Amino acid sequence: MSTNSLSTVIYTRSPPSLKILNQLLLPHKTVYESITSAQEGYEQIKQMKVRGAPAIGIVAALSLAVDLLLQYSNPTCPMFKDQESLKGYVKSSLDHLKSSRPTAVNLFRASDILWNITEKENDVKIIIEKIVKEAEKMLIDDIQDNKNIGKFGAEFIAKESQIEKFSVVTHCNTGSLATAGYGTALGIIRSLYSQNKLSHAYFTETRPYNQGARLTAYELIHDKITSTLICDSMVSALLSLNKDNIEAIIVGADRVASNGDTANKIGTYQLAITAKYHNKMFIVAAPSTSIDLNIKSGKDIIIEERDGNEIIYVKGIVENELEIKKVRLPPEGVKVWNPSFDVTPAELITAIVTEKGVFMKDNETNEFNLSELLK
Ligand SMILES: CSC[C@@H](O)[C@@H](O)C(=O)COP(=O)(O)O
Repeated sequence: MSTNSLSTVIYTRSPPSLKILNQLLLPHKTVYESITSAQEGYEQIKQMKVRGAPAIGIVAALSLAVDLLLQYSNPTCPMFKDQESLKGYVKSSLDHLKSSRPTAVNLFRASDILWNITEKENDVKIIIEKIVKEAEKMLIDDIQDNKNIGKFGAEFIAKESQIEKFSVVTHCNTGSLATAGYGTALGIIRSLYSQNKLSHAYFTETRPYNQGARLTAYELIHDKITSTLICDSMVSALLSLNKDNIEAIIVGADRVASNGDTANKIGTYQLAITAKYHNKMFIVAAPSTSIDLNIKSGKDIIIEERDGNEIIYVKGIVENELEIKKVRLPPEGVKVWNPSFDVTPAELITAIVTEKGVFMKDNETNEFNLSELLK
């Protein structure tokens, strides 16, 4: 097992190249795969070789950027014949990319930004240049946004908890692997750790895809952060025992509605309920690119349902063998339901931490007014 790389995306403009770390193989194998077209970007996102709301938006944008850069060097390519052919290609590529995963808003937002640029310009070379620049900007901005989320979130939790050192619980993978780098909820944990305020980070396996057991474990071990893996079903027991001064549960987000209702990895909602019951903070950490001001509440969020085989089979390395194996758990004929996300109502959320600051609820409505707060 190699735990030496935390870069989800490796990109260069010249020569045009985009590589992603295949997260289906982590933590057992570190394999980077090339993406040379928007079609390949779609496939990698759909198969979850790359995942995490910010990361899929960025990879979608960069896959179109490298596609255009690589094909532009071929003067006979029909899509560069005139601006209408290019616009048609950009539109169909973005529509296709958007159809890969429905819940995380970052993918839709990235796509809208690239389409708005394309629509306004009338020169083939300028359209390509602007798409490439904007996709590169998304990659750069995300890391800085995450550093700010880490800083604001750590300050807020430390201030509210009023003890010098405390522990936190997290769910899914929200770190460097889910973003352009550093991470959102895991960014706050990194920031607390670097300020010597963190006693311990508990993290859930995150069934069925095991983003916690495979990916968060990989990142926390890489950074040598004192941490313990637990099953998704153990969090209430952990909080009830009052172990290690746990002060907060910190999670990421795939889409936050304007009232603060938050779609995140399946299992998040039950964590928010148990946090409330045990009087712990429940913190959502997300860049503003994960906030969807076009929807009023979580009722409007489309929840992705994935292949039931993700529940039926577990994957891993059998001792002393090099190949990753799939093992069936339930008997043949079993019925499964596999929603990938759930929606946590705003009333259960203590604060939403973005790169712009920490947002709190309106006392009267018990909801967040994010359109106002983001102005
Ligand atoms: C910074 S990542 C935040 C969320 O995207 C994360 O918690 C999550 O739910 C990821 O889901 P995934 O299905 O692995 O793409």
